[in-house]
Amino acid sequence: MYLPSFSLHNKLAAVTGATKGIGYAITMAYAEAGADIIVIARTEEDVHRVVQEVKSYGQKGYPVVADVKDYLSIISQIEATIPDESTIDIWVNNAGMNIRNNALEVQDEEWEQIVQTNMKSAFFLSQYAARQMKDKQEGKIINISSVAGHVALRTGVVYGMTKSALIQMTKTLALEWGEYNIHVNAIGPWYFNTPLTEKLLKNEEYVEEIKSRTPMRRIGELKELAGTAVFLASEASNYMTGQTLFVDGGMTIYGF
Ligand SMILES: NC(=O)C1=CN([C@@H]2O[C@H](COP(=O)(O)OP(=O)(O)OC[C@H]3O[C@@H](n4cnc5c(N)ncnc54)[C@H](OP(=O)(O)O)[C@@H]3O)[C@@H](O)[C@H]2O)C=CC1
Ligand SMILES: C[C@H](O)[C@@H]1OC(=O)[C@H](O)[C@@H]1O
Repeated sequence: MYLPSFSLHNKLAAVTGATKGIGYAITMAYAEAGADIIVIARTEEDVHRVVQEVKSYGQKGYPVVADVKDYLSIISQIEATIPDESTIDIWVNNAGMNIRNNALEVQDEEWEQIVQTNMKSAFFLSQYAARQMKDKQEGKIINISSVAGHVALRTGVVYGMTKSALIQMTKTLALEWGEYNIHVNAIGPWYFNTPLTEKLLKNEEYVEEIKSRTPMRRIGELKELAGTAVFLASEASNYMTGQTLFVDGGMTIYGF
């Protein structure tokens, strides 16, 4: 009676950056929880591989091969691919990138790449998803931010700005869309082993420094993040919106 369902059966989820790292872990967890998935990324063979993996769970998988910066292409591919009667229940803005640079050296071109990929795409794709969620008076939007959006990291000021922006976007969209029963939340990961961080995490000294700033003294496992994403996509989080859940081994609360 008090245990909500964490099932995503009969739900259609869209995940940007669904073929590697955090997005792939979320995609697989969602498929295992019963969702059909729109698999979005730039590399065609990876997208089709992951669609097949989604289907191996007995769920439908829909390929969308595009760069999130070209969000209109994503929208038109979705409109052409999913059945007319289907609408999106869950949208995960996961795709993101970083060009690690000192503030004094940042160039305009880097700024544009990071801002368009991490921030602009997340807003306009959320807007697209919310228009159909509003019609059916329900939906879940999950933004993958970062601890870098909450505390200062030396891994790039522009990246941190975009991740902060996602946290603020989460709050404001939650405010505007709450009356439509659209829940907008974010996840703020600390380091996880993915292609984005692979090179960094090969440096043992750097990993020791990460652990020294992490109360749990270890780097997270991707399934420990996927669990939070399932919670935020399921009815278990139906009275939660505008929040950012830091999945960080305690890093953001570590003062001294
Ligand atoms: N890993 C970590 O420690 C942390 C990651 N994050 C955030 O989590 C998210 C995922 O990170 P992570 O899994 O590490 O990233 P990865 O680079 O490991 O994977 C990124 C995924 O997104 C896709 N992708 C990358 N750029 C684009 C693009 N422009 N358009 C469409 N798809 C794209 C990639 O596929 P393809 O190249 O084929 O497009 C791949 O599927 C990011 O937003 C990142 O900022 C936050 C905190 C920590
Ligand atoms: C924790 C950060 O988000 C992490 O820092 C980096 O260098 C990578 O860009 C990751 O996103």
